[in-house]
Amino acid sequence: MAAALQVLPRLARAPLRPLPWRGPVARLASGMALPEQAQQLFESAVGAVLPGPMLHRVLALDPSGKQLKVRDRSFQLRHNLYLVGFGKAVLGMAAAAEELLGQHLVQGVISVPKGIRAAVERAGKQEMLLKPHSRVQVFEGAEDNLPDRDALRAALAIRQLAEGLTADDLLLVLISGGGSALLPAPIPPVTLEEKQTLTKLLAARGATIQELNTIRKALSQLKGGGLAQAAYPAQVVSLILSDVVGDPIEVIASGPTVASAHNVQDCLHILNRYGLRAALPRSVKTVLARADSDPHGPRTCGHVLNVIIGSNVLVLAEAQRQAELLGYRAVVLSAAMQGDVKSVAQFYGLLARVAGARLTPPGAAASEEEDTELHRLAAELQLPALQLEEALEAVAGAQGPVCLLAGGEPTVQLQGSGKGGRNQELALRVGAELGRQPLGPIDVFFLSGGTDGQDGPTEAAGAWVTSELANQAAAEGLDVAAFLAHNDSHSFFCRLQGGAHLLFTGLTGTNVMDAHLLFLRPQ
Ligand SMILES: Nc1ncnc2c1ncn2[C@@H]1O[C@H](COP(=O)(O)OP(=O)(O)OP(=O)(O)O)[C@@H](O)[C@H]1O
Ligand SMILES: O=C(O)[C@H](O)CO
Repeated sequence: MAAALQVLPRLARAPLRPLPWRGPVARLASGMALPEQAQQLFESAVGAVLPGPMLHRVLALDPSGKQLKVRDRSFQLRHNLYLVGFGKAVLGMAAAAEELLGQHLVQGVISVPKGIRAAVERAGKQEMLLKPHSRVQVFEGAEDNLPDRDALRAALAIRQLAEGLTADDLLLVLISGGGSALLPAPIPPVTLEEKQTLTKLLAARGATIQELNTIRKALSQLKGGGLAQAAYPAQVVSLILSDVVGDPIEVIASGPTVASAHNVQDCLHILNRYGLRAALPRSVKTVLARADSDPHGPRTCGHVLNVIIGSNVLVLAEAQRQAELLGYRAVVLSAAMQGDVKSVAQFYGLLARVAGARLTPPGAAASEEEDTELHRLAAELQLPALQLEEALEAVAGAQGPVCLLAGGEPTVQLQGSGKGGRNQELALRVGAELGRQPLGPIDVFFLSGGTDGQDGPTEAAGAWVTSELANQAAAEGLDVAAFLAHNDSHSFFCRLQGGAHLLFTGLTGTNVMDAHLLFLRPQ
């Protein structure tokens, strides 16, 4: 596991790998091969959402040093500032907050992923570390993104700090993705183990993050506005780095500072949908039944300011900028890619065919059926604000290589006991789609990576494929369908060309969902 927690310096590992796709068209003006270039593009785009700069964009001290400005709001500082935080990007956020506001900070507690401090230190990212005698206490926990005893201890320390605050105090809450697992405080009699099991089962059955977090909120003391309630009457400012499509503040890290009425009917529907209602532990039934007749009703959060400080949109904008600098016509399709990974892979497979045909000379056009199927699939996936027409028009007008960019988080329904993550599974499925029919005179390259640097419980951030994947796999006797049937994408990529198609970044210290890069080059 230690290797998984390493934050590697940029591209420290990529150049060490053989680059198997060596055709002249895969080389760009910079002389770098496309796999290497795509990985570098991914990493520098992730660099655009590092927590420190994000925080500085919204927080400032006025010149007197007595007022904290958060966007257009001001808060009095008089040695009354407290800080709590939970999430994969929170160490860097806390370090930036401490740098700016240290002299006003009375006390803080943060809950961050196991091993993150050592990883950040190894990578020499000093700016993401707290000061040696920091007033912020750090808890590390939630290995593999599951709530554990260490995270529970952190949650209780955070609750205690919040409950001790008065109306004169200001609580800064730093929130990022992964926060749900790092802030577990189950409502008794639900136990940590029961919550862990339920979360695992829901995730494995393909529950969306909205569904998962609806259940988490109903069973938690601090989620769904519970933390804000604990901090009342102090003023609360939450700075949120979004890892959910559309940036819904009530869903990110299960909205601990967002008013929420726990709708028991919603919970029961979700539990029904995933076949879990019948087997619920008695404790869960008890808590749900109690919530239904809660005399206090929905939690109110009038004392809270919730601010989104960054999201996947920024990663895509930076990737687009960099791709254009490299000579691509780059278009952002959507920052809201979601849906079942199989459909999302089909979408990219068809997109490569349809866009590829528009890029190559007349006569090579994709069939009308493929065009229709692409649009049907896009409609079925219900991707908000998808720029499909714009992208296809841009491709048709492009005279050279094209890069189509998207971000989001597809869901995987686990069927096997294999090792993988949604990015590696998506890349493998896209590779399989690309191999279904000849693509014409075009090179296609697809990369999918998690911006947090860890794809599922693996050491990789993601993987990349070309239209050669099926041939490459066959040459090594690897049966793509068999690996996919067991959700074993990581094992597949470890074996394919000695792991050359895996994307390694180490923990990045940030977390704004995944990025998908599709490169098309006429031959
Ligand atoms: N063998 C596998 N193959 C494919 N996907 C998997 C596999 N095992 C787990 N996953 C998926 O990995 C996801 C969990 O990954 P991870 O822990 O990186 O979560 P995350 O969504 O990035 O976390 P957060 O949003 O809380 O930061 C789940 O969606 C799960 O379905
Ligand atoms: O922590 C969580 O709930 C997920 O990462 C979504 O924010």
